[in-house]
Amino acid sequence: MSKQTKIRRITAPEIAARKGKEPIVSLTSYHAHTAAIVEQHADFILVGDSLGMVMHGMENTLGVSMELMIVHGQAVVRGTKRALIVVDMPFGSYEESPEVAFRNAARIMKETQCGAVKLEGGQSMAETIRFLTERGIPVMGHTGLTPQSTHVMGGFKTQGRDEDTWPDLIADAKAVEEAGAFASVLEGVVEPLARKITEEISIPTIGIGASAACDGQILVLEDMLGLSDWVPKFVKVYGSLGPMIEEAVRSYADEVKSRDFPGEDQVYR
Ligand SMILES: Nc1nc(=O)c2c([nH]1)NC[C@@H]1CN(c3ccc(C(=O)N[C@@H](CCC(=O)O)C(=O)O)cc3)CN21
Ligand SMILES: CC(C)C(=O)C(=O)O
Ligand SMILES: [Mg+2]
Repeated sequence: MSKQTKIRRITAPEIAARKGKEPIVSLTSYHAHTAAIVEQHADFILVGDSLGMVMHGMENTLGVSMELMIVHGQAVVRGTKRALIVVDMPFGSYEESPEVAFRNAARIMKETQCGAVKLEGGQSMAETIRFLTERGIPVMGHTGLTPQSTHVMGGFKTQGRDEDTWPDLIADAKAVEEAGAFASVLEGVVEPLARKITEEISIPTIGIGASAACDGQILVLEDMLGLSDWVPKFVKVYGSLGPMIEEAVRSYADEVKSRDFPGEDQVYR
């Protein structure tokens, strides 16, 4: 009888222990097939609420529902074996109280079998982060530019340009750490502030638009693949899937019209 070794997933504490060691590699993914590719090279995969904008054409992330996060979270967990899967808590599912946050985070974990959740906010969410982590839910924080607060911030604005705002942004990151988060996304902050925060907190900072000073990096997969029409300045485009898809679709359309497709190989005789 052959003994099958079960591939074990990377855990939240293993991500936390990477601080000061090799940089943590992460990308978003919303589907089973892309997640399977991404996990070959990434430590964790985020099922981000950016899926509302990237996959569903929304203008911001506020319209994303629990159901949408769960459906995509399930797809990504099914498609992967090794990476830690982190699912974003959508706007409105956690801010009201620690109890509401626990109910929704537990539902996400039960229904998707993901390994952790992520929520936006620093000092204001510290009590909630503690409430969840003390009850068995690993939490990833997210401070700096927090897209769910776009209407309060007045848009997706880089944070920390004015040094007077640093103490509050540093306090946010520290509050997340002290509340028991295992890592924290640091989005859209100027490099010297990202460096300072990374030095001052004991959990890994996962940067997006926050310089190479962070302990790890994350990008939206579609952005780095060249599938997005527009990308923020912090994105490096590593692929050109958009033009590749267009080229393939054009060839197909041409061959349908010329009746070259289906050809001999695609016909049942
Ligand atoms: N496709 C996609 N990629 C992302 O990185 C992303 C999403 N969607 N949705 C959720 C949030 C929103 N994000 C954004 C969106 C826009 C800017 C932006 O317009 N940045 C300006 C800088 C403005 C300033 O400096 O104040 C830029 O020009 O890059 C930044 C982050 C990051 N996240
Ligand atoms: C950009 C990352 C950090 C995110 O929160 C998302 O994809 O929703
Ligand atoms: Mg998000």
